[in-house]
Amino acid sequence: MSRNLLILGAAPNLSELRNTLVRLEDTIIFALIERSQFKHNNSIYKANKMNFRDGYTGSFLSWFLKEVESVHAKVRRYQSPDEYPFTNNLPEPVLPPLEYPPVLVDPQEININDEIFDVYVNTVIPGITAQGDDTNYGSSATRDIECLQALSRRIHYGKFVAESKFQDPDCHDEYVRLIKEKNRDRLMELLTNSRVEELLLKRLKAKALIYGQDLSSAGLDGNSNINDSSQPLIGLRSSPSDAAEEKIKSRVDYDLVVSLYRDYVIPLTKEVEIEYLLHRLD
Ligand SMILES: C=C(O[C@@H]1C=C(C(=O)O)C=C[C@H]1O)C(=O)O
Repeated sequence: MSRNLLILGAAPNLSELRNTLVRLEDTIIFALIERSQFKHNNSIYKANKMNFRDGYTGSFLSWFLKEVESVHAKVRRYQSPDEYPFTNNLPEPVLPPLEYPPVLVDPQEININDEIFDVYVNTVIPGITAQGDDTNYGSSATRDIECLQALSRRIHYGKFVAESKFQDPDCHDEYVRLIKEKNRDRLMELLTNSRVEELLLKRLKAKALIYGQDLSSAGLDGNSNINDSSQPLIGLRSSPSDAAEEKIKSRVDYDLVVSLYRDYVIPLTKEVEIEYLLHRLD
């Protein structure tokens, strides 16, 4: 078998990978809804705002992330090829290593979590939270970490998608040629599937509208007078009309969720795909 097809494991199935990305949409939307319960609490993102006994001078969120990822590293979370930490110099696992099927060829161990963190703190948080400080620092940071971990997993899944495309017999030779030429632009064209992206953004808006609905307006929240049978239970809107969208009091700004994916999640995923491919033949 030629080196170019030096395949360590079976080609990841692109359709199955895309289904995983669809499921991660739900995880990300619900994580954003959970974080949006709390105010911006801007101080948790600023360095030197909290006095840490260990002399740490970073932000509260960075400190909390370091603590959480240190524990997760000890139970070998980051030995999994689909998990990437935000923190450097984590402790070694206390558990013996697991043997994962060698699917990826990732000599650079690509990790763009610094970019993801910056986008999340500087763009996403101001967009999904009300201004102000409600002192819920631990709760806010807990939700932030859930959002960051879900976004990181989703974006770094680009490695598996890129490997699947690289192994596609119909495109393999073209990928090898473009990688050897280091032709980023043509690689981007070849790996881009505009139809998938278009459908994703439409699906995302529908999900954000439905998941984010405040059902009290439909008499379906936990406080509704369930003994009042005269009130018809209004079914969950499955495909709200444009007119209805203005009326749905959404717990999450669906335009922000769509723009998050359009302007950041998809481009960052393709950045991972490109970087992975450019080093695939190292
Ligand atoms: C993930 C893929 O690669 C690219 C990135 C996409 C994304 O981030 O959602 C969608 C389509 C492609 O342009 C894919 O082909 O499914």
